[in-house]
Amino acid sequence: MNPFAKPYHINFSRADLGTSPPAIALLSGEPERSARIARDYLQNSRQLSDYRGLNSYIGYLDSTPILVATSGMGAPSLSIAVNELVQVGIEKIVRIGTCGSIQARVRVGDVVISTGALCRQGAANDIAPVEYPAVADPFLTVALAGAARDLGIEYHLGITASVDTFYEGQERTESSANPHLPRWLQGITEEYRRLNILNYEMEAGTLLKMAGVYSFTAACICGVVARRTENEAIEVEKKGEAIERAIEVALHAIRTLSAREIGNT
Ligand SMILES: O=P(O)(O)O[C@H]1O[C@H](CO)[C@@H](O)[C@H]1O
Ligand SMILES: O=c1cc[nH]c(=O)[nH]1
Repeated sequence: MNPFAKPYHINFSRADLGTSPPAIALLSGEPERSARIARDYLQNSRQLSDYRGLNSYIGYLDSTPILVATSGMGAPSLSIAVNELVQVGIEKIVRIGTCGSIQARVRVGDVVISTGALCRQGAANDIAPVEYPAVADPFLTVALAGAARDLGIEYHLGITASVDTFYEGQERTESSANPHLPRWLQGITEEYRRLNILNYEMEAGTLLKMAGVYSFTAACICGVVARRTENEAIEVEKKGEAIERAIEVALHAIRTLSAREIGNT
C-alpha cells in the first residue's frame, strides 16, 4: 500500500506514523478514553486525526511506540476502524472497553479479559461465517491476566457476549424507550449466565473474528460498569475507576511483552 495513502475514516497514513511505526494499537469505543490514554499514560503523544470522532494518537510507553485509536460504538464502526488500522500496518490490537457483568461474582470495578466471544453481530457475518470462532490471542490474553495479577486488580477470564444493541440485545426494558422485547430475547441474559458467559459489550466478537480472518492478533479487556444480575443501570460514579484499571492492566501487559512479541524489532 502507498505509505502516504490515508484510509478514509482513520484519516492518517503509514507515513504519518514515522520511521519506527507502532505495531500495536489500543482501541476504545469512546473518543474521550482514547484522548485520555494518550494524554495521561503515554509519553510524547500527539494526535494523528480526529474525523467523525474516530480520533487517533501516537505516543510511547517507555520506548515502545503505541497507537491509540477509537472504534466508536458497535461492530459496524469498529469494523471500519480495524480494517483501516491494519491497512496502515497495525499487527496487534487490544480493545480497552466497558461492559456489563452478567455473573454475580463479576463486580463493578473489576475487569473482564475475554478468552473469546459469543458473537451476535451482523457486521461479523460480512467478514466470516456465523460459526467462525471469535477467539482472543492466547499470548496477549495471558499477558493481560498476568498483568492484572501483578497489579492486584480483580480480573475474570472467560467468554464475553458481544451484541449489536445496548438496549434490546442486552435485555434492557426499564431504562429503554422500547418496553417490548422480542420473544427470542426474553430471558437471554439468564440463559447466557447459565452458559457461564461473563459480560455484555458490543465490539469484541467482531474484533476477534477480524483478527482470525485478517491475521492480526487481538485481545479485549473491559472495565465492568454495570451489574446486570442486579439492575440495568450504568454505575457512572464507578466508571472512571473501572476504566483506569483496564488501562493500567493493558499497559502493564504491553510492558511485559518483548519487542519481538510486540512486533517492533
Ligand atoms: O466503552 P466502550 O469501549 O464504548 O464499550 C461499551 O460501551 C458502549 C455502550 O455504552 C459500547 O461500545 C460497549 O461495547
Ligand atoms: O451494560 C453495559 C455496559 C457497557 N457496555 C455495554 O455494552 N453494556
